[in-house]
Amino acid sequence: MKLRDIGKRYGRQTWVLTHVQVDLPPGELIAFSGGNGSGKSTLLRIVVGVTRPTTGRVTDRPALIGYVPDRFPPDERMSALDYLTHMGRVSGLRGEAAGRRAESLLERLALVGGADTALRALSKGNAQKVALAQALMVPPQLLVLDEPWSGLDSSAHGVLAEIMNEITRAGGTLVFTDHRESVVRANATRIYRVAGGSVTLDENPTRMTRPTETRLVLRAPVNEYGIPRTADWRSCAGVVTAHDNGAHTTIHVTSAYADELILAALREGWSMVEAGMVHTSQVSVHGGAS
Ligand SMILES: Nc1ncnc2c1ncn2[C@@H]1O[C@H](COP(=O)(O)OP(=O)(O)OP(=O)(O)O)[C@@H](O)[C@H]1O
Repeated sequence: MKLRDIGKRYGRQTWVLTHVQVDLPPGELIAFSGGNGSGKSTLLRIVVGVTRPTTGRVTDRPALIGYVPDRFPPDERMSALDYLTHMGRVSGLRGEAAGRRAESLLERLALVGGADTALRALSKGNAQKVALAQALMVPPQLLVLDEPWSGLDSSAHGVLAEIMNEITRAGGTLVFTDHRESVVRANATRIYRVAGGSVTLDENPTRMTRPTETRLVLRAPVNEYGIPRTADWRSCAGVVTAHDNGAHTTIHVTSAYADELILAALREGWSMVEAGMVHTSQVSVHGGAS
């Protein structure tokens, strides 16, 4: 997908964006990084197609798009589950399949308070989870996330990282915004800087390929009967996968979170057997949550 010579002004106000040239290739995680009011959300809305650019054109926009906007949810009495089921049906799923998909996504994202909570009663983090689930009801070819980490707790960070990876591994395109440089550098394979109405490609992103993961092999501490302890690694920030073979636990963690995880593991008495970088090539979300 490409944005060519895009300009945007709201009414007769000053131009928010001018002469924007952006490439959004499949398989990449693309960040728009910039300060408040720089035009990131405007750019995402143009990418998704809910805002029309004043000048320029968007080409090769995929048909299946998931979008998590900066403001959600609607002030509705409808429950999270009913809303998602409705959204799934709007996207072409049958009622029963939509309900199942909604339930499994909410379970995966650990919506605390339950699927029957009214949208308007959701906390900020839980509203963000419903917004994310809404965008995944049908596995998208293009997933667009406006500040997706805002309000999420650390366990949901891990699930979000997992979902982002699954989308791009399946050949989808992922576009997100965040104002924190560390988050952008840890997650993006391509970074566009948005400032003063211009959008420029950062020629030196830290991650030249897909999001790097670190593979850790840990040995559990044993109790007084020699029985190894267990831990819920998948709920830790940045953890993509965790497998326990009895003797060792192998964890894939988004590299930005690896130091934090290692420190926590050592503090809890786990021993490090092995650590190394992986460039991921397995796992699939597509249908994984259905
Ligand atoms: N619907 C609108 N009507 C008029 N002006 C708007 C509209 N939406 C955005 N703007 C203006 O466009 C500019 C860019 O806003 P935008 O929300 O795209 O920036 P942003 O980079 O996402 O900001 P933030 O990081 O604060 O969310 C701002 O000056 C904003 O006031």
